[in-house]
This record gives sequence, structure tokens and C-alpha cells, in this order.
Amino acid sequence: MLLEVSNLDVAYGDAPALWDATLAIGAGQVVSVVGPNGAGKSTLINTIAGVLRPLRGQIRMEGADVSRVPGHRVCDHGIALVPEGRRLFGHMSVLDNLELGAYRPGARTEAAATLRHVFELFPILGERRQQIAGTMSGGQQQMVAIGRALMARPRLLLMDEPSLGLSPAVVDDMFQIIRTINQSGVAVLLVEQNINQALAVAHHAYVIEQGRIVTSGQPDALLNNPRIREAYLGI
Ligand SMILES: Nc1ncnc2c1ncn2[C@@H]1O[C@H](COP(=O)(O)OP(=O)(O)OP(=O)(O)O)[C@@H](O)[C@H]1O
Repeated sequence: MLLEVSNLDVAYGDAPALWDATLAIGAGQVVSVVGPNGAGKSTLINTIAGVLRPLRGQIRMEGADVSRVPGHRVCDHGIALVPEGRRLFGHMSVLDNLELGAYRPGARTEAAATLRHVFELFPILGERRQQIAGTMSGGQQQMVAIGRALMARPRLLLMDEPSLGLSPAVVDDMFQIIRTINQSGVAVLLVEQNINQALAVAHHAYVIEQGRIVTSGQPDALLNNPRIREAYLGI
């Protein structure tokens, strides 16, 4: 397994947000975690990214325990985060934002080649490399956020609701981009409220409700599960 999360408990002060979360991602897989607003999806992804510390449990990346590694060091283990809401430096250029993603020494030496790869993936970013990031459309800003994470040359990309706030056509493009990134050999952990698209792109999926992983399985099986259909698809 590439990433193994076991028995993770996370709280904000006295308020528990995640209980006993266990999940795994194989190398090169897309794994989706779906669930409603406030279920704990961001908490899970931010804990894996080292932004939050778990109270209990373990996170292993390629066998190494990264459960308590701080956020700025987690990328040394091949993990990069595309945060919810993108968190770009809006007053800086596209290029400056992308280059910030390559601060890790291992990534810096290969930054020029990685930048070419990002511009192949997102030609619009190459054309607009000097544009101030905050003046771009929502979809383009999401591309900058993904490109910045890819500049760290991750083996696992964590994506927190990449479709949030985007129009349906742009959401389709975003999921196509996720497929392309995955085909280039990068595993993806995706947390999403957009269950249809998140399951369509995934090799394996987990459903999270009120801080607990309640079920998991092959995306097709989840889509055919009557309870999931009723709760999430309204059918
Ligand atoms: N900084 C925080 N301080 C206190 N409680 C928080 C904080 N962030 C999240 N929570 C709470 O933790 C729980 C899980 O939130 P989380 O953001 O992980 O859910 P989510 O599934 O990602 O939802 P969303 O789609 O709204 O981001 C919620 O009850 C939320 O109110």
C-alpha cells in the first residue's frame, strides 16, 4: 500500500471530528471519500497533510509513519495537498505561485522539467504564466492550485473538493484532469460532495458520515447500494 491510515481520531479542542478512520490507497490509485457537508472530509485530508495532528491512530506513507510529521515536511514523503478553496497567493503571478510548490530541495532541482509537465497538462497556465493569479477564473485558479501541488512531484495528491464553486462544464474538465494526472502515475485521494463524479473517477471509495467511515467498496457497488442511492442520489 502507498498510504495506510489506521484508527485515526481527530478533534478540534474538545469537539471530536473524526473517529476511528481507517483507509488505504494503493500506488497509482484514485480513492474517493464522499459524504455530506461537515462529515469530516476536510479534517481527514488535512490530518494526512500534516495540517492537523491526530489524537490517536497512525498514517503510514510507503511504510514510514507520518502521523505527526508537520505539514511543511509531509511533502518530503511524496504527499502534496490541493486545499479547499485553493489558497493561492492572489496578488502573485501564476508562475510565482507554481514555483512556490517546488520549494522542497528534491523538487527544486527538477523544477524546470516539472514546470514543462504542468504547462503540458494545463496549456492555459503556460500562456498566462505572467498573469496575476487572483484575476483568473475559478477553474483556472483551481488549475494553478493543482499545478502548484504537482510542482512538489508528489506520488500522492490530496484534493479537497476540487469541484467546489465551479460551473458544471468546468467540473467535467476538472475530473478529466484528475484522470490525466492519475494516468501519469500519481495516486489521488479525493474528498468530494459531488458523489457521482467522485465515484466515476475512483478505483475505490469510502463514505463518511458524522466523523465515521460508514461503508467502503468498489464505486459500482456503492452506486448500486440502495441506502447510498437514497441518501446521496435521491433515487
Ligand atoms: N477549525 C475548526 N474548529 C472547530 N470545528 C471544526 C473546525 N473545522 C471543522 N470543524 C468541525 O468538524 C466537523 C467536520 O468538518 P470538516 O470540515 O472536516 O467536514 P467536511 O466533510 O470537509 O465538510 P465541508 O464539505 O463543509 O468542508 C464539522 O462538525 C465541523 O463543524
